[in-house]
Amino acid sequence: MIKIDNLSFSYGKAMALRHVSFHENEPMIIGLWGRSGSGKTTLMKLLSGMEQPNQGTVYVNGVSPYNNPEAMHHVTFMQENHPFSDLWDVEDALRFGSYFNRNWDQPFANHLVNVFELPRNKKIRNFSKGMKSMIKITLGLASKAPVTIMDEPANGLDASMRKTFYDALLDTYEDTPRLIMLSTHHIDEVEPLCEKIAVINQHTITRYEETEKLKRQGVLLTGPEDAVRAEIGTHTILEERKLGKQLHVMVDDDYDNGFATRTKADITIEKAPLQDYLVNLTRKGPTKA
Ligand SMILES: Nc1ncnc2c1ncn2[C@@H]1O[C@H](COP(=O)(O)OP(=O)(O)OP(=O)(O)O)[C@@H](O)[C@H]1O
Repeated sequence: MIKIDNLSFSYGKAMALRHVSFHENEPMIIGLWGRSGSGKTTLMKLLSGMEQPNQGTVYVNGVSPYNNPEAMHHVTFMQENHPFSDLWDVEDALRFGSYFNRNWDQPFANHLVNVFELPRNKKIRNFSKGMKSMIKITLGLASKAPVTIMDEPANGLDASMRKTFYDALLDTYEDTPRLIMLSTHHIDEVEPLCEKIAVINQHTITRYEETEKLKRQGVLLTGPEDAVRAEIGTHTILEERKLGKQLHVMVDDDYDNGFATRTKADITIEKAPLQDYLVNLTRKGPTKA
């Protein structure tokens, strides 16, 4: 469904992606996590044919998307700042959605407009940030495209609408399995929805793993400095902080790799939150304080 090999891309002299390779053949929901400027949006643009690779190849559902009108039947991309016409209301957006997507599901689009309580005849340019996200989610999910890509789809949604989005996403995926990629800065929000997570760091994909496996990574050890140092041995330290006589350290290992059962009287050993693990993993060198 997605096949990227040795992809590099620059905006003029500004390098945005380098030597990215990524393959996924199964329908699934994938989270794309990376820090600001790491290249998430650029990758999504290349997948949807909005940009041409400088090097390497991109195939989506067997089709090379750049400059290829056929690609719009295979991939839908809802951008963060989606360029809706100033003249459009919800009805216009849905009508264009139905023109451009072979698998367009009008009853589902109507359902989403209702559950998001979107005003059908108000101009989209006058929507709030959250409402703009809701219409993008509606178009993205109702497209039922074999590959559906959404850049920061939950931006601006309140807690209730986020839940509505996640429920709709899981329902439609169960009904019509396809490849849905969601980019995010906040992995904890989308992690429960995603079977796999791709991590993009410094312009290339550095990890692509099952969510359950990635969630086990990162171990926190807190206790007297000597005892903690003896315990961490040769592990890679991702974060290190002194709290008085206590040392707090995050190491790069699987929590189930013996840590879960290790008991030490003077040391606390815990699983690190996934977001903290990824932030530390993508820093340049361990943090010390
Ligand atoms: N139109 C552009 N012209 C020049 N450089 C650009 C352009 N768009 C992006 N870049 C650069 O390409 C790199 C990757 O940007 P990109 O928008 O893909 O990152 P991102 O991971 O989506 O960031 P964010 O999470 O902040 O949206 C950054 O260094 C950015 O400055």
